[in-house]
Amino acid sequence: MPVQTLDDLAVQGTTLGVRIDINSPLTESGDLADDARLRAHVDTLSELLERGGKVAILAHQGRPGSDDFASLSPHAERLDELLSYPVTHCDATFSADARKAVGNLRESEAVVLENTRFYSEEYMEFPAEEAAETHLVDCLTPELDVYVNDAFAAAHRSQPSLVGFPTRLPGYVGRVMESELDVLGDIDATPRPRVYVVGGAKVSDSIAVAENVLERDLADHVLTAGVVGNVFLFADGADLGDASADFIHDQGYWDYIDDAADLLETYGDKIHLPKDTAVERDGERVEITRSDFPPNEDEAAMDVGDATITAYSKILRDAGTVILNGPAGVFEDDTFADGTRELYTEAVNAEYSIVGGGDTAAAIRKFGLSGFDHVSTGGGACLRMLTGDPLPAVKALSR
Ligand SMILES: Nc1ncnc2c1ncn2[C@@H]1O[C@H](COP(=O)(O)OP(=O)(O)O)[C@@H](O)[C@H]1O
Ligand SMILES: O=C(OP(=O)(O)O)[C@H](O)COP(=O)(O)O
Repeated sequence: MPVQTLDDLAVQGTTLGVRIDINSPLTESGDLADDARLRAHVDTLSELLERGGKVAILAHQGRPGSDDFASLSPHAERLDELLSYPVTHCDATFSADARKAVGNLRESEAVVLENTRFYSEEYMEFPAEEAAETHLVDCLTPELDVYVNDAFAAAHRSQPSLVGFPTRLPGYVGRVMESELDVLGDIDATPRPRVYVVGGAKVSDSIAVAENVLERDLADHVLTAGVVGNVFLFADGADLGDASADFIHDQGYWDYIDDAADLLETYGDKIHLPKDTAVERDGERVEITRSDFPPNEDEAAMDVGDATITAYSKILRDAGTVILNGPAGVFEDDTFADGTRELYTEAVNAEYSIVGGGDTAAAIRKFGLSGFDHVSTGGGACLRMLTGDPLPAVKALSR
């Protein structure tokens, strides 16, 4: 689907609505705990400001009801520090005050409009044509000449600020979006053998990714780990014990065991399962091999063990391409970080490596790893692209 990039845009003197994704973890006092997502957009924003644009920034923070549902004031302050152009904050999104702030912008100035999700329609999903008629889009459109979407991490949401503007204004992708689409949209050109590592806790998404890439013959190996690996173990008839079964039930993923079993039946030769697991016993990490399952009833499977790490590492070492999403265990707890650290370290050495996901990126930072060819800014959006489904925000920009 061809989209227009910033190379196709005459920026000087135009007022641009620029949707970015700076949804970030916050400290208890409401400050930014991590500015990685802000830094990711520096290139796009600097370029637009350097080229004489008047930039109205649209973004969200958190979800209604969550602790991190907050003002974008700290984000604006941080962007002002990161960019060599003035960035202010407006505590309105599309009211008369917001429109005035946008209308008063001079060339090479930016304003961060308030959290789009403070407005209820923004937390609903609409087809693009309906999103174009929402209050936010309707009120702001007359103030804007152009719409730029750089919010790859939110591009799987069909919300007004993401899909509504391009039917009313010329639409372009920013540099983050452009690079994500280039890399993730061209997986079938990457070297083989191609190894997918599906870990983490988004079981339904990960099963959809595995199914899609196996069906399309994109994957030579699928290595399962994390909660996803545990679901596949149950699907293969292994008894991982009551604690892990309860966890999978509570997360609403029990029904996916049947889907995992169907995949194993069709593509069993390409799907790899953990050979062992790590549990906590008397405050210590204890590894249990599959032949000794189940663990005691209160012992949940929290990480893959050494035998799995060895087997998976060998496959990763021979990989042409590694595409990795999700940690192999509860890496936040050092006791259960081994699988994630070891497998990620091995993945860096692949000829070509792509990683995606918010927690995956956090794990990479925790272990101080560098050298991946592409670290996606998106979690859900990255997974959606890997399933082959079009992203609504990209579809809305496509001509
Ligand atoms: N065996 C496990 N049991 C419980 N939680 C796990 C396990 N393995 C991984 N996790 C959790 O999965 C979460 C990350 O999963 P996910 O959100 O799918 O990753 P990402 O954000 O990278 O897409 C982490 O919080 C991690 O603690
Ligand atoms: O953090 C985000 O997605 P991610 O957790 O999948 O990386 C995006 O900002 C989208 O947020 P949402 O999942 O509340 O729509």
